[in-house]
Amino acid sequence: MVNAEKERHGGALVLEGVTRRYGHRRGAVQALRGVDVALARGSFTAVMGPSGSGKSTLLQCAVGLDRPTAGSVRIAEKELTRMGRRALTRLRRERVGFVFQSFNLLPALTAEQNVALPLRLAGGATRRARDSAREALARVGLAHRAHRRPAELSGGQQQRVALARALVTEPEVICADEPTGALDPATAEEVLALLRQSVDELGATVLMVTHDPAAAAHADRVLFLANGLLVDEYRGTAEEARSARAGAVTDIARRMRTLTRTGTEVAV
Ligand SMILES: Nc1ncnc2c1ncn2[C@@H]1O[C@H](COP(=O)(O)OP(=O)(O)OP(=O)(O)O)[C@@H](O)[C@H]1O
Repeated sequence: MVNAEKERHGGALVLEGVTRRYGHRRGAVQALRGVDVALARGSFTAVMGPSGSGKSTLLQCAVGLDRPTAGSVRIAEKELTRMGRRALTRLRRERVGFVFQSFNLLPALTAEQNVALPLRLAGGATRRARDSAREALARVGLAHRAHRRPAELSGGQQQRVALARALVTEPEVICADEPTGALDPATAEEVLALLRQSVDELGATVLMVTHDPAAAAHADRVLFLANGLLVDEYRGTAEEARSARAGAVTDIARRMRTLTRTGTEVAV
């Protein structure tokens, strides 16, 4: 089987003909216009595109936070578009890890309690959840900060806690929405290296929206969206992605500039 076929059949996440329209008639906006994409297990995919091109909509439809108007979304062979609300909530809790630009940690809980939360919500025993949380915190280099609250941690440390929380359930897909948007470049590099490590060492599957070519260069594949369509794709080798080499950053930035010159929001 060729690669694309393999990804479609064994993919951790498969989107087929995904369309999302907001509003009705004249005021309607076609945010996605039939997107086909399959993410192989243990891969790191970035999504880029001009403002309004549909990146957030794609991410939200991919992980069951929004429902496509048409098309199919499957995570680990499970069709999301036909699921009821409760099943979808459970699938998100068990199969998806989330990392957001604003960290989204609960301020009253310690780092360890924040990381243990998804396991506790899924009904896991306190001690086991705590042990798994400690392990996940150690993985992101924060075992020694387990009892700090978010306000007592730097931005980069908070994002590492969020990453530990995303990893703790060993999800099928990690959905990262501008995970380095609020971080300085050096701290952003640390977080991206950890995301890369999760892919390489734990076999995580990462889907990340970013505006930053330097962040996207850590992915082995970059999808470019314009007007709700996938219009370009960059693929690097895993070796290149591991070092996020300057040539890749330049190539990705050049493709983005081309899109920004031509991509505009379209109302239908
Ligand atoms: N809830 C909504 N109701 C109506 N229109 C929406 C809604 N959400 C998004 N849109 C529209 O859908 C299109 C795609 O939006 P989306 O947020 O996915 O783009 P984006 O690429 O993530 O943009 P940005 O980079 O600015 O965050 C835009 O035209 C946007 O205005």
